[in-house]
Order: sequence, then structure tokens, then C-alpha cells
Amino acid sequence: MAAINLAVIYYSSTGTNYQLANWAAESGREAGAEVKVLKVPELAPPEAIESNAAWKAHVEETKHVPEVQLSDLEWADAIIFSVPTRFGNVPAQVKQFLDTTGGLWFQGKLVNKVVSAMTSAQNPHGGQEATILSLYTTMYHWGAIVATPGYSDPVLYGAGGNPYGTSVTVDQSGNMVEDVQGAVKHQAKRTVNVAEWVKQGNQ
Ligand SMILES: Cc1cc2nc3c(=O)[nH]c(=O)nc-3n(C[C@H](O)[C@H](O)[C@H](O)COP(=O)(O)O)c2cc1C
Repeated sequence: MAAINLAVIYYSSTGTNYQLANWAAESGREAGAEVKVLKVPELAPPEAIESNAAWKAHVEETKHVPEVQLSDLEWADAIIFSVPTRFGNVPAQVKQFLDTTGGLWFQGKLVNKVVSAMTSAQNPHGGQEATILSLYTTMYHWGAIVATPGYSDPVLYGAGGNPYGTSVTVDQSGNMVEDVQGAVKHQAKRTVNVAEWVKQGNQ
């Protein structure tokens, strides 16, 4: 099998998407990939972060995580995004990062990247599917190959059955409502497997 470089790129204010990213990374390594977990740079002013204890704690907890660079996108064969819902769309931090990929896009360097996405929201119908589809719209412009979980494994039903990508509800205390660990791991393994098929086909 061709060795796959997997970049797990996340944004998180209060830790949910960081946890999803780490489960995906674990599964990617189990599937034999070389894995990097990378955070999208924060744009919020320090006063906003300071005013929210959970946000502040998460920023402290993840100080060691490298920020994603454009070179990470070049390096990656497969990319898994994990981002929270913001009014049914991606957070501004993520959009800002995506908008820096214009140069790579222009050079055709994002073509055939195998991508997949996950999200979280406070409400079970709070815009999870819309958020993932918004992100995928950019991926279609990249010429990426979007690898959705669909209903490719029974574990997805127990996780809420979002065929576009794993999504989870976060309660008022910041805890995940559905048990999505298995679905995340399945999605990550599947993404690595699809990247292997694509890479082999290109060799
Ligand atoms: C500006 C803003 C907009 C949000 N919009 C929604 C929304 O439309 N629907 C929803 O269910 N949750 C919404 N949320 C809640 C977040 O999605 C939730 O806090 C997030 O999924 C937690 O992920 P994290 O722990 O990785 O930061 C919003 C939060 C913020 C700050």
C-alpha cells in the first residue's frame, strides 16, 4: 500500500472539535498513515477569549498544537477537517484559512486531495449538515475528492447518521450528546483507504 500523509485540520473554541480531530488522528495512524494534527489560527481578540473560561482553558490546553501552514496542505494526500457550526457555516477562522489557499489552488496543487469533514453544534438540527456542505463547496473548487462516510458502516446510525460527515451535538456543559467516537474512527479510516486507492491509481 502507498504511504498516506493525513492532515487533520481543526478549529475549536471549547474542545469538541479538538477531541474529534484526535480520534480521527488515532484512527489514521491505526490505518498506517503518517498523521499531523493541526489547528487553524485563532482570529478572535484576546478579550473575547478571556471572557469565556472554557475557551480560555482550551486555548491554554492546545498551545502545543502547531498551526496549519499551506505547506501542510501540499504535504497531505488526505485531509480531514473538524470545525464547529457557526450559523450553519464554517467559523470565520476557517474561512480565513481557506481563503489563503488561492495560490495553491491556482497552481493546481490541491487537485485530487482526498478530503472529509466533521462538525459539532449545540442543537441536533443546528446546522451540522449545512456546515459540512459549506466546507465541501470549497473542496469542489479545489478539485479535491470528497470522501463522505455515507452509510458505509452500521456504526454511523448510532452516531446520528449524518452521511456527509460525522457530527455531534454539544450540551450546555460542553459534553458530547451522541457517542460518535466509532463513527469518527470509521470516517478517518475510510478517508485514508480512499487516499490509498487514489495514490495507487496515480502511480
Ligand atoms: C457565533 C456562534 C454561532 C453558533 N451557531 C450555532 C448554530 O447555528 N447552531 C448550533 O446548534 N450551534 C451554534 N453554535 C454553537 C457551536 O456550534 C458549539 O459551541 C460548537 O459546536 C462547540 O465546538 P467546539 O467545542 O469545538 O468549539 C454557535 C456558536 C457561536 C459562538
